[in-house]
Amino acid sequence: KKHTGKNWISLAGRFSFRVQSIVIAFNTLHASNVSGCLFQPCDKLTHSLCPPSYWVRWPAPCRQGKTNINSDSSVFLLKKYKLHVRFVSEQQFRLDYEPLLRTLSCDTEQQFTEVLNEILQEVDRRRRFSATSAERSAVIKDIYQPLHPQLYCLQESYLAPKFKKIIEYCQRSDASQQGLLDLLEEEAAPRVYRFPVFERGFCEQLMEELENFEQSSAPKGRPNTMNHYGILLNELGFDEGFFTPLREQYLRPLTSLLYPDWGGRCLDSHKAFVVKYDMNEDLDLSYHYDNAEVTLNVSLGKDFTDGNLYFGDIRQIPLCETECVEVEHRMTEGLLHRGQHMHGALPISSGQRWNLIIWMRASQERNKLCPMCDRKPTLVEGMGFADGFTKHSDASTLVSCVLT
Ligand SMILES: O=C(O)CCC(=O)C(=O)O
Ligand SMILES: [Fe+2]
Repeated sequence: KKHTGKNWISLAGRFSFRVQSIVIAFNTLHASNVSGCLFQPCDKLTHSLCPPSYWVRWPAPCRQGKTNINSDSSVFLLKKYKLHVRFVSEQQFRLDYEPLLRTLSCDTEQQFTEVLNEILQEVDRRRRFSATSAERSAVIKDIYQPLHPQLYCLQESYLAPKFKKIIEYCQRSDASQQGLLDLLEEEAAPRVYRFPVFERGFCEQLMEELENFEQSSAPKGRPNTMNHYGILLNELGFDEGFFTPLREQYLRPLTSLLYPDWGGRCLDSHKAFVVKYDMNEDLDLSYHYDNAEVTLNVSLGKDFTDGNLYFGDIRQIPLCETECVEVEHRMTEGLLHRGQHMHGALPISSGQRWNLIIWMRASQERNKLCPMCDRKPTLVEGMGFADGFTKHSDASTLVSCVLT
C-alpha cells in the first residue's frame, strides 16, 4: 500500500542541516545488531474495564518492573548539540565523539568537560529514577486533587467509534492482517498507521486535567531528557484503570496483527506520558528511537501550526540509506509505529501541541536484547512496570532499564 506522508527527497533543503548532523552522529554510533524476534505465548494479565470510581487510580501495583543496569552503555541526548551519543567510558566517548563535537562548535576542553559532566549527571539521575518516581507518586496521591477523577478509568465512551470498530475486527477469530489493513485505510509512512483513537471531548478533558496538575504544587517527573514539559501518567495514577486495560483489551489485538515480528503479540507493559510543545518551551523533538517495541502517539490538540512528525527507517539501517517521510498529526488521531522506527517532531510555529505517548514493551523481546543498548540486559528491581524487562525465573516480576 502506498503511504500518504510527504517524502523529504522532494522537499526543499529545509531539513538538510538537521539530517546532515544526524547522519554524522548515527554513522559514528552505528554498530548495532537487529534483535532476533521470536515469540512465545506470554503470560496474560487479565484486567477488565473498571467502574468509574476514583479509587482505581491507586490499587496495589500488579507487577514489579526491572531495570537494565548496563548504564555504562547508554544512549544520551545532548540537547545543545542536537546529538544522540553512546557513552561507555570517557576514553570511548572522546574517541567516538570529540572530532564530531568539534565540528558542532564544542571546541574547547572546558566545553567538552561540560558535556561529560552533563552525561554523568544523567547517569546518576537514571540510577535514582525508580526511587524518586515512587516518592513522587506517593506525594501526588496524598496532595493532588484531580479535576476530572472519572478520566482515570477507561470508558468505552472515550473511544472513537471507528477505533472500536477496528478493535472489534481484530478480536474476531477470522481476523487477518490484510483484512485489518483494508479497514485501516491509511499507512502514513511504511508500517506507520493512522486512525482515530479518542473522542474530542476526552482529549479536551485530559488536557484540562494535566493543566490542573501542572498548576498544582504536586511534584512532577519528566518523561525523558528529550522533553522538558511532559508529564508521566503513571505517577498520576493512570496506569491501572486506564492504560493497562487500553493496552490489553484494545491495543494488543491490533499490534498482534500489525507487528507480530516486533513483539506485538506479547506487549506486557508500557510507559505512558504526555509531551507538550509551546512557543516559549520545547518546540520540537530531535530524531530518535523509543524505548519500546511498539508506540502509540495520539494528538490531543490544542491549536498549533506545523510540528509534523517525520519518520526515517528502523535504527539498524544507516542514515545515508534512509529516506524521511513527513507525517501530519491530527487531534484525536493516533499514529502507531515500531519503537525502533526512527522519528522526530518538527518545530511548531504557533500555538501549543500536546501528545499522548504510549511506549509499549514486550518483555519476551527485550529480555533477550535491550533495545537501547543492544546487549543482554543486566537487571535490577524497579517500581511498577519499570522498563518492562522480566526475570526469567519469575515472570510476575518486572524489571527496568536505566537507558530511558
Ligand atoms: O511529539 C511527538 O509527537 C513525538 C513524541 C515522541 O516521539 C516520543 O516522545 O517518543
Ligand atoms: Fe518517540
